[in-house]
Amino acid sequence: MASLDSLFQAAKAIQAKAYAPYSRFKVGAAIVTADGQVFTGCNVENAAYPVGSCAEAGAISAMIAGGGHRIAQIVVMGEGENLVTPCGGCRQRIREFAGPDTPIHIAGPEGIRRSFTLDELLPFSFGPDNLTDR
Ligand SMILES: O=c1ccn([C@H]2C[C@H](O)[C@@H](CO)O2)c(=O)[nH]1
Ligand SMILES: [Zn+2]
Repeated sequence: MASLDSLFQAAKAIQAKAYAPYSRFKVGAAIVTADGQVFTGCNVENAAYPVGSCAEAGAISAMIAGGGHRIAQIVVMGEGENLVTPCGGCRQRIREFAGPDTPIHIAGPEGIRRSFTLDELLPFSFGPDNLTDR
């Protein structure tokens, strides 16, 4: 199983590859699945601003393309002194593949700054169960 430090290092490495010429705000995300596979993503901006995508979305795409289904833990690394927590859309994207207790670690270049559960960041959430429990 990948250690939290190796997941942090993976997030840091992918953050450096972000394509963020407009915001100049690079973000990296690294997911480890229950079976220990690591998938990463970075934000990819676009001259048509709304078309840009978040780091978390990239990491989730990589996970699905790589055969992963379940997020065990995720590290998100942004820039600056503030906590860079996933945007609302990405909280919902994570929700699809994680449980309420899944850790979401928010990092800066020096290390993990704070860890949340998904339920803390997205309480009373809507998910796949809402569509199946009918
Ligand atoms: O959790 C976050 C927050 C922001 N961004 C990206 C989107 C945009 O490219 C830039 C500035 O918002 O950072 C992410 O990738 N993930
Ligand atoms: Zn987002």
